[in-house]
Amino acid sequence: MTPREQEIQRRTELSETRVAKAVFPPTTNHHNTLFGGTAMAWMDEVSFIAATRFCRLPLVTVSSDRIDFNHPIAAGTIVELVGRVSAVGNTSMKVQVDVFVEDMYGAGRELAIQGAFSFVAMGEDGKPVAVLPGF
Ligand SMILES: CC(=O)SCCNC(=O)CCNC(=O)[C@H](O)C(C)(C)COP(=O)(O)OP(=O)(O)OC[C@H]1O[C@@H](n2cnc3c(N)ncnc32)[C@H](O)[C@@H]1OP(=O)(O)O
Repeated sequence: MTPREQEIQRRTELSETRVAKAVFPPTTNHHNTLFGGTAMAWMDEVSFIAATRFCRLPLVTVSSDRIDFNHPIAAGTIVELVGRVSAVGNTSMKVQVDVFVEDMYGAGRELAIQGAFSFVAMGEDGKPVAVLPGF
């Protein structure tokens, strides 16, 4: 493993980001499930935090990959979002986000939504800069 690969592995572990949310009425839709747009906003934020923790540089979102909504997320459940860096380029990186749903009063946990977001590190001049300078 090269020093760069080792550093990527180290930072990937350190930057993994988990956020739990209760699915309460302000976030639900007319089906009484979590509104998809709210889920996407939560995913964007979690992926942004993971990417920022990874490189500790100012970032902008440059793209999102397809987002699969595999299971509805009912009101009154708990969701956990897990963001983890999945690819590192020169000035960009991609973060995979998995959203799990669990019942409040029972065991069990299902993968409900998956997606990925890409970010670019920006220098003070507004141009892309290396996410791992020195590696
Ligand atoms: C946190 C927020 O809310 S930010 C707000 C929303 N985001 C924004 O406003 C960003 C607007 N977009 C931009 O400013 C520009 O597209 C930039 C600066 C991000 C990229 O500009 P570009 O001219 O494409 O830069 P450039 O060609 O040098 O590419 C930079 C990196 O981005 C990657 N990239 C560019 N476009 C994409 C894309 N659509 N998807 C994935 N990666 C991309 C490139 O592959 C390159 O990666 P690498 O250095 O790891 O090989």
